[in-house]
Amino acid sequence: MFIEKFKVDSPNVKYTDSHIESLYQYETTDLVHETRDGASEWVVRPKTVQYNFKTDVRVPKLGVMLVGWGGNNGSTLTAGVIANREGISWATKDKVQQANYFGSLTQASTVRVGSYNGEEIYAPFKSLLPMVNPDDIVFGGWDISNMNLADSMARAKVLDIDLQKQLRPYMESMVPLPGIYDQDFIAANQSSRANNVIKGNKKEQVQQVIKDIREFKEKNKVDKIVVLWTANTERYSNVVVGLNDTSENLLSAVDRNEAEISPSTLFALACVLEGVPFINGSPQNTFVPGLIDLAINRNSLIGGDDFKSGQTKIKSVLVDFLVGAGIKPTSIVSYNHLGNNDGMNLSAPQTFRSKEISKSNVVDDMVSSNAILYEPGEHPDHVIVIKYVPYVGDSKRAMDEYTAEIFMGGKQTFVLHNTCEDSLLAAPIILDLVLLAELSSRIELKAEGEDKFHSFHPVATILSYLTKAPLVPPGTPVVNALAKQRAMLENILRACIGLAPENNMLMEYK
Ligand SMILES: NC(=O)c1ccc[n+]([C@@H]2O[C@H](COP(=O)([O-])OP(=O)(O)OC[C@H]3O[C@@H](n4cnc5c(N)ncnc54)[C@H](O)[C@@H]3O)[C@@H](O)[C@H]2O)c1
Ligand SMILES: O=P([O-])([O-])O[C@@H]1[C@@H](O)[C@H](O)[C@@H](O)[C@H](O)[C@@H]1O
Repeated sequence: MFIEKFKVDSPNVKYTDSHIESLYQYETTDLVHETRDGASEWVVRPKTVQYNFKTDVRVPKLGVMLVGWGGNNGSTLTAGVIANREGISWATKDKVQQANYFGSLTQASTVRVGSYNGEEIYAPFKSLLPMVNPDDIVFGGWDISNMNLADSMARAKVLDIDLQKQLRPYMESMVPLPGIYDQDFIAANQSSRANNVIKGNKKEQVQQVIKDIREFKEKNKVDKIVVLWTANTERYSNVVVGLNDTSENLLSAVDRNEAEISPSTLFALACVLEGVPFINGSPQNTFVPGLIDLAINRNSLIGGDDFKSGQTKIKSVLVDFLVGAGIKPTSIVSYNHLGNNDGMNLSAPQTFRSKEISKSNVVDDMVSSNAILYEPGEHPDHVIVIKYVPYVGDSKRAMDEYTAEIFMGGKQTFVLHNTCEDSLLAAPIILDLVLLAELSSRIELKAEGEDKFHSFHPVATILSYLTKAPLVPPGTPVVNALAKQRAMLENILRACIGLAPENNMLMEYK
């Protein structure tokens, strides 16, 4: 059964006009290694830590500024939100299609809230806490191409033509602001697009981005802005002592106009200096140590890296299932055929290398969780191949072969072939990233022993479910397994309204 919304009735939860406050018992463990009677053993001690959560329920008017607004993802997302907001439907060869938010965790998934007369009761994920309605987002952003969003949508060839015709009047007047172009960081094949660029040295470019953010906020009368990079994948930046290893060094390297500071790092820097959340949807190391340092010092939210949209998402389910079932994946070979501009940019070795890194590390946590299957240091062969095939356009092909060892030396091989528009997978993920980043900035918490409420750590691990290579604060475990990432997110939101984590025990029926 489905319920649209609900309220929690508990002595540990208080609803006021401005906040939801909850008192929450976090059940965890302490591990110690002890020696008893000459023998050493691990001892696990359950412990409970009390937390207070305080969520501001006043939902702001949100502005979202996309870097790479005119790209396939940017134009598809903008078009999709307008189509939802305007209630647009269009004719396809199969049926009359209504706009929807399928593929968005916040908008199209549900959470279990309990049982009623023996039936499981589900509510929308978005009903856990007040969130921005995506229909109300004001979009804007930058692109190194000056094409308006209606033409960008046509160039992307993602949406049905009848829908494009209806959307065109809404999108023709949307023109991206000039972007920061540095041909050294993306493929040379992108140069013909770059007709809309911010001039000046790096310091001036950062200042221009800050000015753009302020003007957008003022002009559109939005309360808050989130900036998200959905521009081309860049090559990795070299991390060099004295250049970008600390916040001071990064800032003075920008002052000196040092070449090795990438456009994405400059955008992120502008956002951190302005206290605006910045999310990186591409795989490169935008968040060099100096930038992370600055974001932590200024408590400004950063999150990333690289949208977890298709092949990698399935991998983070399948390998988790196999290793969790006691089956040993030994070889994973993943191919992509891409015909969009992303694919063309990734045909250069340096940009491909960034993607290869983010796609390769995704099984590490699952492999290292099972020393029955894997010796220390042992790892499955994991090969990533991406080929540019113009004919397939945005309709990417993802082909995977998984080989695993099963009982008594047997082998099991799975082969997957997935055909799907890349941008229709990415657009709802972008939406979730900005909605959850905004929501998390309204949550404060305090553990027992702390006297003041504070925000979550500025490196937003709460967004991990949506990214291939989750950015985590130094010294924090990286979790890639999709079910764990979803549970983390859902359970933290449940904690904010005083609900226990979903444990699936169903003791009522045992
Ligand atoms: N679609 C997916 O499923 C998916 C998944 C994970 C990551 N990504 C990443 O998302 C990014 C965007 O994908 P896409 O398909 O929209 O690509 P795209 O090439 O269609 O769009 C990128 C846009 O960024 C613009 N651009 C490039 N450099 C810029 C800069 N410095 N400043 C401003 N604009 C700039 C380009 O002109 C282009 O319009 C890529 O890096 C891709 O790897 C996509
Ligand atoms: O999420 P996922 O399907 O593994 O990853 C995708 C890759 O397969 C594809 O090569 C790339 O162009 C997309 O931008 C995205 O990164």
